[in-house]
Amino acid sequence: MGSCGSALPEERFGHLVRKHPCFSGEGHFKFGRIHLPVSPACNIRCKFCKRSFNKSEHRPGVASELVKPEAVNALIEKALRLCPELTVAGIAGPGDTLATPHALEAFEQVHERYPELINCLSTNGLLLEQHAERIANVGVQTVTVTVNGVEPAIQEQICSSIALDGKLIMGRAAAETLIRAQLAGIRKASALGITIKINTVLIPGINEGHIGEIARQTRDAGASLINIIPLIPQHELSHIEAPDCFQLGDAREAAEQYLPVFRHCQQCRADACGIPGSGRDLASQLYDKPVAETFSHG
Ligand SMILES: C[S@@+](CC[C@H](N)C(=O)[O-])C[C@H]1O[C@@H](n2cnc3c(N)ncnc32)[C@H](O)[C@@H]1O
Ligand code: SF4
Repeated sequence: MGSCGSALPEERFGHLVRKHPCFSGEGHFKFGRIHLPVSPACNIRCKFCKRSFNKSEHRPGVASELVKPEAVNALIEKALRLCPELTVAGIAGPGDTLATPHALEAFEQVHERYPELINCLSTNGLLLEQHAERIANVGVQTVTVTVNGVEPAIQEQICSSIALDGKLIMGRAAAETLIRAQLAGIRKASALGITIKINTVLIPGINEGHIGEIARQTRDAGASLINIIPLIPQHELSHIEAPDCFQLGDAREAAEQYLPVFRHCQQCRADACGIPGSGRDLASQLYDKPVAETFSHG
């Protein structure tokens, strides 16, 4: 694939992405999504990730409670009453969707009862190749893969270890294995007809000069869209400042040489519900207990 991939995703996958608020700028203000917080654990260790169960923080990796796969359809039924514009049932953690079986079990149930919904999952990609066929079979049409580096020397500064086949792999070897798995997973999932978006966390001083290369290699593997998300400084990377607007603009420009860039991400919680572009979240009405109502990242 040698040409510049900057055609808007709407032009290439219009029927699907136009109705997905996290893949389409147009859809972001019109359609809703529910994030089902069913996946508690993770199989890699990103240095910026701090998962938590609470009602007050507005960021990825946070939910008010863990939901069991058998409870998701009741939640969707309630969500559809609150937000009839709902087109997407997504799973984005709080941990990794493929590290435990819960997400695929949940999608199986959703697909049976609500086949008209777009099932969508977010993953670090370590197990994407292995599970790609089952992912497609349970109605997942869109996958977001977080790729923060395609050079081991950069990736090892972001991810300290991975757990694979019962083994803990550290440092450079972990980075090499993760990058290989992510690109192979993207290739396989896209060959099965799944639309792939890349999430890249922009980390000043670590991957800021590397964003174009991430976009190039993931495009060549089959990705259709990229979303550059600013680091929320926390955990082992709490000493790094969040990128400013100029750094974010430069990174988006570098990525745009190879892939269309999604610019509306609100870095939502793992239990978000509603139309993201409306600025109003419905999760507090969904879970009976109060959950933070507005977004903090615009
Ligand atoms: C919590 S993860 C869950 C899904 C999956 N495990 C993954 O990594 O894609 C959802 C998204 O939040 C992002 N994220 C987590 N912590 C972050 C932080 N401190 N700053 C910016 N993005 C963050 C991840 O990189 C990922 O794109
Ligand atoms: S893969 Fe996702 S859930 Fe796992 S540590 Fe990284 S950001 Fe957190």
